[in-house]
Amino acid sequence: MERINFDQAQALHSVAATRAMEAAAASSLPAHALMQRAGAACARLALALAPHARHVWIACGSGNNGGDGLEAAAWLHQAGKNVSVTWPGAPETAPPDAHAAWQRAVAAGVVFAPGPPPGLGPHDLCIDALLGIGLRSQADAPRMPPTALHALLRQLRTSPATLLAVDLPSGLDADTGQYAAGFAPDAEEAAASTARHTLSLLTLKPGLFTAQGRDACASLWHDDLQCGAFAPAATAELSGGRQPDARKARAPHDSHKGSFGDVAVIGGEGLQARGMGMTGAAWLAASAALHGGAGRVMVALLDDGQTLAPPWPELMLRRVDALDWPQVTAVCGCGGGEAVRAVLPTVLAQAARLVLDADGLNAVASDNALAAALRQRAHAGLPTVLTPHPLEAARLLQCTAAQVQADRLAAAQALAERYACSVVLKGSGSIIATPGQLPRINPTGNARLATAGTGDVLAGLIGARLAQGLAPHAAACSAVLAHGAAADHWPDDRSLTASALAAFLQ
Ligand SMILES: NC(=O)C1=CN([C@@H]2O[C@H](COP(=O)(O)OP(=O)(O)OC[C@H]3O[C@@H](n4cnc5c(N)ncnc54)[C@H](O)[C@@H]3O)[C@@H](O)[C@H]2O)[C@@H](O)CC1
Ligand SMILES: [K+]
Repeated sequence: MERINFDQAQALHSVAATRAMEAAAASSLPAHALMQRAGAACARLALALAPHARHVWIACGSGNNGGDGLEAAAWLHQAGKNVSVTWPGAPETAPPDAHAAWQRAVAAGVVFAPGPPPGLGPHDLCIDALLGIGLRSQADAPRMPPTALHALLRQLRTSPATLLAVDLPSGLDADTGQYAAGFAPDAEEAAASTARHTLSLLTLKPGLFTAQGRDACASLWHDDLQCGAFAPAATAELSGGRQPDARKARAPHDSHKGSFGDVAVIGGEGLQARGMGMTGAAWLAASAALHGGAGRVMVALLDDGQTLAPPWPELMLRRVDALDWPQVTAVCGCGGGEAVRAVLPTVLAQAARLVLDADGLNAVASDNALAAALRQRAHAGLPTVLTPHPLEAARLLQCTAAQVQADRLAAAQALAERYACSVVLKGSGSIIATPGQLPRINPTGNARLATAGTGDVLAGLIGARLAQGLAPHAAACSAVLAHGAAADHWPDDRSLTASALAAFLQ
């Protein structure tokens, strides 16, 4: 068993891949062995998390997730714990493994009760074994009446005792990280200060790391039930570990500023165009590119030459028509407003490498010719990274932001395929997708990044990584990881602003 620290690369497996692994492992093991291992792992972690628990209450569902809970109950009872189980399932309808687990729990003398024991306190432990990877939409006529299941889930979530979820927090979709309808915690449940842990069994699932998954699983553990050899090919991977550092890798002693590449930030609509000055976004992207290690950073503002001097002397002002396209990595769109449309045909056709952000993406979404020009870049061998947030992704895919969020991995991959380029779908557990590559989920970052301008900073940093010579997928993964890590290491006594974040990057 390992504790997941969110700083190591990990292989992730979908429900289908996990089922395949389960079937392969089960066929070479004695009957019920996998579930016994799952229950034992759960009991071991339970004893470690709540060694002084006076009571352990286990809420079990009617499927095999409930079976894991029943197995854990037998183990914990044998370890001398005061265990009670609530199991609204029935032996005659339980799947075979869960039925065998129920028999073991009964034989061990486990107490069955309709609800939690009275007086559960912070030293005690609750185990959520209601639903695992068998979660279906309500329409699939579940065996347990949803109201009973929801009532148990509410008692688990609002109890003062430590909460351990078996395999998944119940109601969370293992593939997408979204709660099924009716299962998201309400305000009171979300505000409960219970310590929460999740023990993922056999595999780590993508949904634990993106969308609502990160908040849902809280502290995460993994046990492969000694079946690692049966793991199929990964569905996705978690970014982590050492990322390629283009600057160190490429830097001979006689490096000069040209060795690290030129970034040109194109954006920042001027105040006079529509009464909304957005040059700050371009400066933020430029600052991030500079601090991220680009050799030279140029800024082409879309402000009709109103700005005469950059805010930092390291930055160079350029007109769009004076950029040396074969040399530059363009970061285009930050604060670009409507003005970016006029320059996009040139940028899309000529920029040697491109990060397209914000208003650049909105322009492509609403203009077929620009969309075709974007696709054409791949045919011309010109690398591109798109950096949409969910609403921008929805515009590009002609769907709603809710549909994007409902399956972030699929949405990012669809965008990457549609435009034949790399895509960073921002949000909790940012997804990086590139045609022909395993999608990545980024584990770093936190709610502090939900402030104006941090997206511009990310675009600039990806630009720096591209300019340093990394391929688009690697550049995007490295920059997203570093951007989130900067927020994770942010001093508690300092508020995070985008300009301070840009200066904090490496
Ligand atoms: N079979 C085995 O050998 C193993 C099973 N494992 C456990 O088994 C789990 C998967 O078991 P199952 O496939 O039985 O699935 P689950 O136990 O996750 O869920 C299936 C049950 O939940 C009900 N249900 C599904 N969606 C519902 C909804 N929206 N509302 C109300 N009820 C709903 C179904 O009617 C069914 O009774 C894993 O998550 C894991 O915990 C692991 O122990 C690994 C080994
Ligand atoms: K569960």
